[in-house]
Parts: sequence; C-alpha cells; structure tokens
Amino acid sequence: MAGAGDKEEGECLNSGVGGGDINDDGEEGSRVDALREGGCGGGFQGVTGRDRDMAPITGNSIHRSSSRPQLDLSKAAIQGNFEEKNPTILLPNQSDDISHLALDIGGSLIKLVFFSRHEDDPVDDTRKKTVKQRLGLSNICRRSYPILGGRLHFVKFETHKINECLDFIDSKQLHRGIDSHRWGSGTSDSTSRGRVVIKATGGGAYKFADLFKERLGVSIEKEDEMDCLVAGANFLLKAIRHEAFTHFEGQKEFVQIDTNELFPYLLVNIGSGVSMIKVDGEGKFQRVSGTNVGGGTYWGLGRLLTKCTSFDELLELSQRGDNRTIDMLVGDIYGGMDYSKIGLSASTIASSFGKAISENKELEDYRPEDISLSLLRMISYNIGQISYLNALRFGLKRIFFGGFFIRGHAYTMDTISFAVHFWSQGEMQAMFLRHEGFLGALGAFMSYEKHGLDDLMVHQFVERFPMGAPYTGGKIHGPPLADLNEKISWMEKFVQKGTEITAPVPMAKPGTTGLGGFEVPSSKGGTLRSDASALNVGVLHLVPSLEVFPLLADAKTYEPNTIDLSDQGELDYWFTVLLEHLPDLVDKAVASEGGTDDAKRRGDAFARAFSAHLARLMEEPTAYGKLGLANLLELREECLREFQFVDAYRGIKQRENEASLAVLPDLLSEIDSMSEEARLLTLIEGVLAANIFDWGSRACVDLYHKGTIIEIYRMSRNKMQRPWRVDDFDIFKQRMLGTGGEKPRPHKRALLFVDNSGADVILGMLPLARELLRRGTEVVLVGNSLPALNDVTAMELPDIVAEAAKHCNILRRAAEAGGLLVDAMNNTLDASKEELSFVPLMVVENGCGSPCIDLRQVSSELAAAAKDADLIVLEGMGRALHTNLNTRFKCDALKLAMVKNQRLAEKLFKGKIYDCVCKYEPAA
Ligand SMILES: CC(C)(COP(=O)(O)O)[C@@H](O)C(=O)NCCC(=O)O
Ligand SMILES: [Mn+2]
Repeated sequence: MAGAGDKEEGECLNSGVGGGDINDDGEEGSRVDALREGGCGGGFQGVTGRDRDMAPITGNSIHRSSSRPQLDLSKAAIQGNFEEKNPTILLPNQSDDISHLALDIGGSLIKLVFFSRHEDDPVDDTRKKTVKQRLGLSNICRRSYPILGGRLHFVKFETHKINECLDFIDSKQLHRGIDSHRWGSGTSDSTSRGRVVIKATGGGAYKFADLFKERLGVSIEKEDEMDCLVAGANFLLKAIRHEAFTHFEGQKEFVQIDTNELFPYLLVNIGSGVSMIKVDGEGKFQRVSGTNVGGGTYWGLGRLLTKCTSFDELLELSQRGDNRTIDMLVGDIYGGMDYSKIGLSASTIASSFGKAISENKELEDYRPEDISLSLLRMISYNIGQISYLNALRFGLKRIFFGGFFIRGHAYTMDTISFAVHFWSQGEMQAMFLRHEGFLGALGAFMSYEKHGLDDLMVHQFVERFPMGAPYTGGKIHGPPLADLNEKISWMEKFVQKGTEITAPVPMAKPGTTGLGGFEVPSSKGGTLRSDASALNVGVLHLVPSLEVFPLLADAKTYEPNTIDLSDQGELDYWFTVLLEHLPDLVDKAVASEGGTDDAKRRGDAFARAFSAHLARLMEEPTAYGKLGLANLLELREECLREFQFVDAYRGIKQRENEASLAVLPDLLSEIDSMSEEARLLTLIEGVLAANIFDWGSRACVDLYHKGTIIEIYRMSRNKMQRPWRVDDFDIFKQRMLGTGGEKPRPHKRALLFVDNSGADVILGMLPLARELLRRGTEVVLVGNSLPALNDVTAMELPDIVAEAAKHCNILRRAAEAGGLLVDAMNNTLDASKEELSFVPLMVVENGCGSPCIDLRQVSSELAAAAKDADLIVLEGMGRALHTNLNTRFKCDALKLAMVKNQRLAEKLFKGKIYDCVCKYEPAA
C-alpha cells in the first residue's frame, strides 16, 4: 500500500509528508527518532531549531515523494513526552486545508475537481487512547492509509466566462496547494522543479494555457482526454455506490456494479462530438468509434433554428415540444396504422424532420419547442443506435453514457435508452452516470501520481449535499461556500431570486406507444429546469478510516433502509412529517445557540436549505442517489451542521441525563432484588419503556408536555405488556439463562448500539449493560460520532458512565477496566492482572451522525470492536427499525425499539403507536 512504508526516495521526509499525527504508528518510530535528532536532511530543519522560522519547505530543498500532500513542518514540535514511542507532533503552521485541483476545459463548460483536506481535530481523547489499547488498535492509525481524509468538490463554469473560473481558483488559492513534486507532474526532472503545475484535459487545456500562466502563474500539464475519461469513469464506477443508473420509461433505477465484473464496457461520452470507447480495464481501452453528430450539433442547429441563446434554454424548450408536427412518423406513411410486422408503431419516427419536406411551411411556421424536441430525439436516437452497433461489434452488454449533453435530462436518457433497448431487443442496457460531466476532470485529477485515491473503496466515500453552493438558474454551479456568512447570504439571495428548486414539478408517468417509443417528453412543465444535474452531485468526503461492519452476514446484499421511499405514498408522508417538524427544530436549534440574532439568521438559513433539499428531492427523489429514510434524516443533521448548529438538543439532553441519573440508584437496587429471570425481563422492559424519550417523534414530543421525565418513564413502564408486537424474549432468555438447569456460556463481548440520551441510555441500556457485565460479558457501548436529535454521542458516554458508576460497583470496575474513568486511567494503563480481571465496559464511536445507521460505513474503532463480539444489541427506531430491521448478522442480534409512529407501526407490524419490538435472531 502506498502508505507509511512507501519506498520512494525522501523516505524520512515521508513521515512528515503524510500527516501531522505520527503517534500510534509503530512504523513511524524511526522517523520520529530521526526527527528528534534533527536528521533526515533539510526536511526537518524547522523542528530542530535551525531555521525555525523558515517558510514551508519547498520542493527545491528536498526531493519529495509525489505520493502525499505536503505539510508545513516549520515550527513543528513534539507534544508531550519525548520518551513516548510515538509522540504526537504539532504542526502549528500547517493550514487545515490543503487543496489540489484538476480541470477539464471543454468547448462550453469548464469542469473543475478539487480536493481539500482538513486536519483532524487534535483533541487528546483519553477514551480513544484506551479503547485503542483495549481493542488492540494501537497499530491502526490514519498513517497506514494511503491518503488522509478530505473532500472532493465538483464545480463547473461556462467556458466563455473563464475569468470567473480563474477568480474562483485564485480566491480559494487552489493552485497554491500544488507543486510538481508532490502531486507529481510525473516529470520530476529539474526543468519542472518549483513549477506549479495543474493537470488539465480538454481542448481548453491547450487554448488557455497562456491565460493560466498569466493570471495564476501556473503551468497547465495536458492530459490525454481519452485517458482521463476512462480513468474518471472507472473511478466513479468503483468508488460511488449510487453512481450508475438506468433510465427507462421515466423510471430511474440505480445499478449496483460489482467491481469484479465491471469490464469490459462501452463508454460513450457525449460532448460536442461523441466518443465511443471500449474499456477493458484500468488504463486499458480503445476508442472504437464516435460520431460528429453530438451535443454541439444539437446546440448549433438548435440555435440556428430556434434563436435560443443557451443550450439549457433549448433543452427546456424541448420539454414543451411535440415532434409529431415536424417528424415524419410511420403512421404518416401508413395512413395512421402501425407497421406491426416489423415492430414499428404508428408513432415511430420514420424520418426526423421529414414532414418539413411535404408541407408548405417556413421555419417560422414551426414552433421552436417542436423543433427542439425533434432535434433532440434525432440526435439521441442516433447516438443510441450507433452505440448499440458498437457494443454489438465487440460483444459488450453494458453501455455507460457520460458527458454534459445528457445534463440529467430525463427525456434525453429515455430516448437513448429506448434506442439501445429497441435495437438490441432488450439484450443491452444503457446506463448513465450521476457525475456524467465530470469524467474528464476526475480523470485528470486521478493522473496526479499516486494520491492514493484509486486505492480507496466504496465504503470510504461519503457524499454530502451542502446547500452553500450558488445556484443561478442552471447556468453555473459554483463553489461550495466555506464561509458561513457567505452561505447564509447566498441562501437569502436564493430565496429572493428564484423559487426554481422550491417549486417541485411532478414527474408524470410517461405514456408509451408500446411499439415505438414515447410521443412526448415524460416530464413536462415550464418550470422544470432542464439541467437537472445541477444539484445531483454533492461533495465527496473521503474518510479512509471507515469500514464495512464485519459482522454483517452478507455485506453485498445489505440494504440499510427498511421503508422503500420509491413508493410515492411513503415519500409524501415522510416529507410532510419532516416539514412539519421543521419549525420546532429551528426553535430548538436557535435556543441551543443562545437565541441570538446570529443564531436566528442561521436557523432561518438552515430551514430554507433543508426545505430546498426536500423540494429538490420531491422533484426527483433519486437526485442524490438512491433515497431512503435514513438519508433524509441524515440530511437534516448535515444541514444543521452546515449552519453551525453543533448540537440542537444539547440542553434537553443534559436535563434528561440529570433527572435520570438521580433515579438510577433506586432502579438498580430494585433490579438487584429480583430473581435472575425476573431481572432479565425487567431489564428488557426497561429498555423498551425508556426508548419513549425520542425528540424526533412528533407524538412523543406532544406527550412530554403531559408530565415530568420520570412520570412519563413510569407511565411507559407500567404500560409494558407482553406479548409485545414482536416478542422473541423467550428465545433470548433461553440463550441467556438456559433451560433445565443448564447454564449456557455467556457471550464473550456485546456491542450495545445505544440510542437516546437521558432515561433511554441511563435507565434502559446501562442497566442492561450492567447485567451483561455481571454475567462476564465484555460490553462495548456504541454511540454516535456526532450529535443527531437527542441521541447520546460516544463523547458524552464516558461522563454518563462515570456518574452512573458512582452508584454501582459493577459499572465502576468495568468502566475502570475499560479505561472509561479518567481518575482510574493511569492505574488502568499499567494495571495489575487482578484489577483487569473484571470484564471491561468500553465506548466506541459508530462513525456517523444520524439517528439511523448504515453498517456499510462504520468507524474503524467499531469494526475492530466487532471482531470479538458475539452479541449485538441494536436499540431504537432509527437503528433497529428504519434501518437494519431485516439485517442478518454473523452473531446473535437483539433488536429493541418502541414504535413511536403510528404509520410505521401499521406498515411494519400491523400494529399501533407505542407498540414494542423485541426481535432476537441467533447468529446467521
Ligand atoms: C428520528 C427517529 C428515527 C428517532 O427515533 P429513535 O431512534 O430515537 O428511537 C424517530 O423519531 C422517527 O422516526 N421520527 C419520525 C417522525 C415522527 O414520528 O414524528
Ligand atoms: Mn434516537
């Protein structure tokens, strides 16, 4: 792996180049030693005191590896104990944002891909340290990954406004993060040293090279367009889960591509002209054909014939067109009849624009809308047909279409798909790519030598859809805005300027003619933006530490979402629920930030951003990839974070924690007075009853007005009545307590996925954890990495456990053994065997900030903890019902939740609100 052990020259410097935290990585020890001694040539001069104030070391001073981003090592200092094997090194001058960029400069659009890296928060988290030791994670650290985390941004500009693009690069200083020796030009000879080189492809890479030099002082290094297209397509198809989709008869469906079965395929890139490339592997391809009738033809002819001033306008016109007025149809020739013998319906186009020859009409007599549609159909069919023929020629079954001609336009895709389907008689599939226009730019980006991106896997990418990106009527999709104020003012402007994306356009199911294709576009309406791809592409977060949860019985077929939102009824319902929640959530969020004017402004911007997302998704539910309820709930949290609401339920969580901790001792002594059997039932009842504290449920929030936390908790417990709606308790009890006097062996390690703060975790899950500990099972509490609603986070859990441990020896000893009690920390790290004989209670973060959990992408901590686990307890609606209800695990799994939504109860269990679910499934 191109990581810490990279074999390139400048080896000793590599340790610095790869990242600031050299701690925890055994491999880096020698480099740290070198650093201490001021070794390794010039690279570490800043550390040893020589040239303390030296500017960032440039490529000139040392031959750098091109494999990783540069770090500014000036004033670097070892933090803490010098004797420690792998001390943390502080790099005070390291900017938190290192950027890299590549371009595809086409005839009409400039596509820009850039990478920004943010340093991790250097919080000295004692929990993490001990957990790493406990779980044997000490050798796992970011440094063993090929690259550090960061974000990949996709932006486009119109080529004739190239100055806007240059301004953008300049304002973000994107070209500063690059030098030819790091994100290598590949030509590391002396002539290129010190030169700032940007990789670019497309004709504009030649045409505008001087302008780039003049304006930004950078050299453009041209990359072959075909190489880039293929590299970009291969990357997307391997790295992004919901990238490729079919679009047939108005229905978009994502296709899961097995990377082992990706090749060969035909890549059809529709730009101004069209290239058809047979792709056989990584870097293995051949341009087998093409056609000069492409996007440029549509736009050029369209401009002449309709006087449209932009491509998007032309496409938009087609939405309202009827090509029958201008195209000669089979029916026109056959007196309104189908020519069914050869499979042609009366409405099949016999000759594009053919009617114009027999009618005594001038250009002005035709509606521009009809001309545009006729032209669009002509070109799309033609491309579809030639693609089919080429796929046939080489025996290829899959054809991927890319390029900005498509523009996420439903009708264009349907037309191409129809042609491929029709000619191949259903044998071949036309597929489209969500990042259709960025293939070249991505490929140019990939051509920087060994940035490690190509080593990453699908679970290490998280796509997010920030709203802080200027959107101006489908023309320019500008940069994501980092500055909060800018973001908010953009949101304000957005609302003033236009309501394009807040005015959803229903997608009517298209009428097909059965034999010969569609008569009119499937999605009509003047307000529909033709460039539907505007908000289809998010920011790609690269999180190298994410892993697939190892206990999934079948990771390949895993589907986190239980409810299918492709059902319109479900979608409408959940959209309404989320919109109804919004005012209350904004109030809570604003209050959590002190209710200041600034907080109110941010709250307003958040509400607008989230509503705009919902509107966009109403318009096209699959715009951001396959849509599930979990995505919607996470999107809400992401929007809050985007407008800097760190923890909207902070106050509520605190209040409920305090109230619950106060009654915990009484609950524990009540539990302790019971028989083993009664105790187990009471504990499970307790978890279910306490799951009622859910601020994401409208019904529950209404309930909270009716009593204190403790009153509601008591009421909920009193109402517990078996059998529950799903009741596997007896099977679980049998596994735990055995039958006929035979004691089963306790589980070795249990992972408890906790849910809400307050009573839920303190009076529900902690007592259950305590019981498991008492029985000799190690317990790992799995908490959220980031706040979501009133969920408890992994960061908050140690304090809660510490408070609870004051009243309970079992919890105290286990927490000590697990390194959760700060006072006991030092003892624990070098504790005697006797002290460690207690089974530990640990805390790990789950890697997400959502009320639900997608187990394809969890923290490395959780994945490591899972290796020895033989019991999983998933708690709450989000984690056990909305997601994972049907998930099978390699170990025993208990799913516990109270259903706090009437519709969900009906839908899933034919039950009613406040029903409980206790689903137990032994190892698959
Ligand atoms: C967001 C939630 C999944 C959180 O539930 P939890 O996981 O805390 O049990 C849940 O509150 C929910 O599905 N709410 C839906 C909205 C409503 O019923 O009002
Ligand atoms: Mn919750």
